[in-house]
Amino acid sequence: MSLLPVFLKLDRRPCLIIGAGSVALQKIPALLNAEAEVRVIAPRVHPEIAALAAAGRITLQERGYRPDDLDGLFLVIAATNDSAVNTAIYEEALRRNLLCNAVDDPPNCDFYFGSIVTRGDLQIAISTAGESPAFAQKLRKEIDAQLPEDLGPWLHTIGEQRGEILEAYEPGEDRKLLLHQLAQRPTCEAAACPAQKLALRARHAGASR
Ligand SMILES: C[C@@]1(CC(=O)O)c2cc3[nH]c(cc4nc(cc5[nH]c(cc(n2)[C@H]1CCC(=O)O)[C@@](C)(CC(=O)O)[C@@H]5CCC(=O)O)C(CC(=O)O)=C4CCC(=O)O)c(CCC(=O)O)c3CC(=O)O
Ligand SMILES: NC(=O)C1=CN([C@@H]2O[C@H](COP(=O)(O)OP(=O)(O)OC[C@H]3O[C@@H](n4cnc5c(N)ncnc54)[C@H](O)[C@@H]3O)[C@@H](O)[C@H]2O)C=CC1
Repeated sequence: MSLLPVFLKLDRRPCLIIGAGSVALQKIPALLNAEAEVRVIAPRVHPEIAALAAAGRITLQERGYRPDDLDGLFLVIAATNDSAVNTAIYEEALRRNLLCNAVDDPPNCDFYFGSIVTRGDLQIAISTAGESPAFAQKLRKEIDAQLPEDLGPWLHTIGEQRGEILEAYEPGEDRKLLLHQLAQRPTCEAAACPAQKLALRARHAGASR
């Protein structure tokens, strides 16, 4: 089965994580970054999740899962250590046409998490559709080493310039050409690229021997 790759806007969308251990904790930053309204339900709570609740970043209910917890949600993540509970959550989500990810449990997932390289608003998401998460992780590290560290701020600047061009020029070939020119930049420049930095350091180390 081929998966649909999308980038979701989650602001004002209630997203529930059931389970509050280390696996649940790993999922929270990505949801908060996408401005989701994050809810967590579990009887036993990781201290860092309790701290996020105390700081008002998420809402937390310290009890076991109930089917009506899925009322009114946009998506749900099943991250308990009880596979029967994760399966029950997926079945209930399916009944409600609600998107569900049961962590590390492909039959109980409508969507998988990707391996992500980030530079500001640039996100490169890698999926192997469950064939090899280890390969997704390896590829992430390789791409991360190749991309300039300052790509995020640079992208933000050209985003602003693109806005100005869109306002100043009528749609058409001239405008398109300008936008393509704006986007030109070597992807791995010496000073800013982690891989280039490592290579330079290795060369210096060799020279001083
Ligand atoms: C289907 C999927 C469902 C989902 O959870 O969304 C799923 C399923 C499973 N993962 C397992 C194992 C591992 N998962 C990782 C790591 C990641 N796994 C992630 C996603 C996904 N994992 C979805 C598919 C993504 C895809 O394939 O593209 C990443 C990308 C994102 C994230 O988790 O946020 C994150 C990388 C983050 C990064 O970039 O570093 C590592 C690496 C490590 O831990 O060192 C290992 C050990 C090595 C290995 O197994 O390859 C197991 C067996 C568990 C067991 O042994 O019982 C299953 C279950 C099964 O395969 O049946
Ligand atoms: N910790 C890890 O690195 C990895 C864990 N896993 C698997 O992911 C699952 C979760 O892992 P952890 O977060 O480490 O486990 P954990 O034991 O730290 O947390 C489990 C959480 O599930 C909650 N829970 C249990 N029954 C519940 C119910 N009926 N309703 C609501 N919440 C309930 C517990 O209260 C607890 O908050 C486990 O099945 C584990 O085998 C898989 C890969 C890696």
